[in-house]
Amino acid sequence: MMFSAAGDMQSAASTLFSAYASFAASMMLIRTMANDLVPSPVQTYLQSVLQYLFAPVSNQITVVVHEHHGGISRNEVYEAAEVYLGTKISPNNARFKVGKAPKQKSLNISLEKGEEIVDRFDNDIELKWRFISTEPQYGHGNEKRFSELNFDKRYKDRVVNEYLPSVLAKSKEIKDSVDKVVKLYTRDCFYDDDRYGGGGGGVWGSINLDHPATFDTLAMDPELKKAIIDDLERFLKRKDFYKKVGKAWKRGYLLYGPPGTGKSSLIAAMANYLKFDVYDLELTSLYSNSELTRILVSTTNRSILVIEDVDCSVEMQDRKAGTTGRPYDHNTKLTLSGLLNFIDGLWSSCGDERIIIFTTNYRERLDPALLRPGRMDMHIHMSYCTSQGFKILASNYLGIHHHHALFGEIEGLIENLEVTPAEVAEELMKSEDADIALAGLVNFLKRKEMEASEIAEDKTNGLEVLREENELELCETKKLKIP
Ligand SMILES: Nc1ncnc2c1ncn2[C@@H]1O[C@H](COP(=O)(O)OP(=O)(O)OP(=O)(O)O)[C@@H](O)[C@H]1O
Ligand SMILES: [Mg+2]
Repeated sequence: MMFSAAGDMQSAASTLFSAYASFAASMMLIRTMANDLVPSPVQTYLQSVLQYLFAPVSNQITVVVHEHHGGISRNEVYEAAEVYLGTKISPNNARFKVGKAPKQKSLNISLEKGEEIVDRFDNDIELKWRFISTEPQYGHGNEKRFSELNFDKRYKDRVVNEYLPSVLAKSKEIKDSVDKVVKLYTRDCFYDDDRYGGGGGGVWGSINLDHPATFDTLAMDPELKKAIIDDLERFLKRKDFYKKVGKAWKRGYLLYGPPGTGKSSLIAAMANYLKFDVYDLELTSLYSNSELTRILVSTTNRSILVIEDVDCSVEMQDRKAGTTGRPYDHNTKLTLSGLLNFIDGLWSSCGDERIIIFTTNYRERLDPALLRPGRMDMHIHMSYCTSQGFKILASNYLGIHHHHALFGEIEGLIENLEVTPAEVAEELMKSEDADIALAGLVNFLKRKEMEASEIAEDKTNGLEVLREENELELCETKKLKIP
C-alpha cells in the first residue's frame, strides 16, 4: 500500500517535472521568438508594463496641491498649508525661509522648496509634506509651485474630511493672530515672494501698502466719517445676514469729489482699518473680458478692489480698442456699462468679504449704469476742506489744537472757499513752526479768495469755457498716468 503510494508520488513528481521542463522549453522558445520578432523599443515597453504589474503594491497615496486653483485663482489649501507648516519646522529641516515686512513685529517662517515636513494627525496618521517648484522652461512661462502630501491610503477619507479642514482652520487662526501687513496689489509690479500666507498673487504683483492714512488723520465731515466706519463694521459683522437674504457678501462704494480731497487717502484708511489688501485695477490696461475674468478671480477674500478715475478709464479703453491692433474680444466690447455688468455679475459670484470702490472726479460724467440705485451701496462725497477738516490737518501736521490769533481767521476764510485738504496740507508742511505755517496758510487762502472773485467775474464775462477745458485736460493727464 505504502509502496504503491510512494510509486504514485514518484510518478506524480516526474509528471510535474516533465510539465515544468516543457513549460521552460516553451518559455525559452517564446523568448527567443520574441527577441527575434518584437522590435527592441516594444520589448522595453513590455518589460516596463510587466514590472509595473508585478511590482509590490504601494500603500501610500499622494495628494498634489497646486498653488493656483484651476490655473488662475489662488488655492486656499496651498496657502493654508504654507502658513500652518511654518509652525512645524523641525531641526530635521536643513533649510527654511524667514521674512519680515517693515510694519510687522514678528517673523514669517516658511518652508524652503524641496524641504520635507512630517506631521501627525490624531497620533495615528503620519503625513509627509513637500513643497516643490518647477523653473520656467526655456525662459518661458511662470514658475509653478505645488505641494505634495503623502500618507497611508487607509486614511484617505480622514485626511480629506478631517485633516485638511483642520489645516485650513489652524492657518486662519495663525493669520488672525499675526499683525497683518496690508498689501497693495497692482498688475504691473513684480511678484512679492514672501507674502505671509502665500507667495505671489497670481496675475497680480504686490508691495506693502505703506500709506499712513487712518480715519483719525482724515480731514472730512465727522458725521460722514462715522457713517463710513459704522457701515464697514456692520458689513463685517453680517456674514449670516448676507447668507440669509441670499446676497453676495460684498459692499460697493463710489467716492467722488475734486482732486486732492482725500479719495485715495480714504481707501488707504479703509484698508488699514479693516486690514484688507487692496487690488488696484486699471481698466485702461484691459483688452478683453476674459482678461478681466482672469484678473478678478485671482483676487483674494478680505480685499478691496479699487477702480480709480472710472470716468476717464473707460473712454480711453474704447478709443484704444478701435485704434490699436491688439486682440480683444469683439463680442464683448468694453463699454462702461458692459464692464460694470460684467464686474457685478462675476464679482458677486466669487469670494467673500469683498469691497469694491470706484473713484471719480466728476460724478455727473459717469454712465447712469454706475449711478443706478443698488449698484453701489454708498456714494461718498469727498468735498473741499471745512473748518473742522482744517483742525484735523493742523493737529496732524503741527500737533496743535488751537491758535490764539490765526485759527479764527483761517476757519472764516476756509468756509467760504473751494480749497482742498491737499492744498491745506501742503501749506502746513512748509514749516514746523506753527506760527509760520499758519501765517503761510492765511496768505495762501487770501490769494485763493482773490482768484475766486476773479473767476466769478470771468464767469459773468463768459470765460467759463476755459476752466472746463482745464478740467478735461486733467482727465486726459490721468488717463495717460503722467506722474
Ligand atoms: N481729506 C483729507 N484728509 C487728510 N489728508 C488729505 C485729505 N485729502 C487730501 N489729503 C492730503 O493730500 C494728499 C492727496 O490726497 P489724495 O491722493 O487722497 O486725493 P484724491 O482725492 O485721491 O485726489 P485725486 O482725485 O487726484 O486722485 C494726501 O496724500 C494727503 O496728504
Ligand atoms: Mg486719488
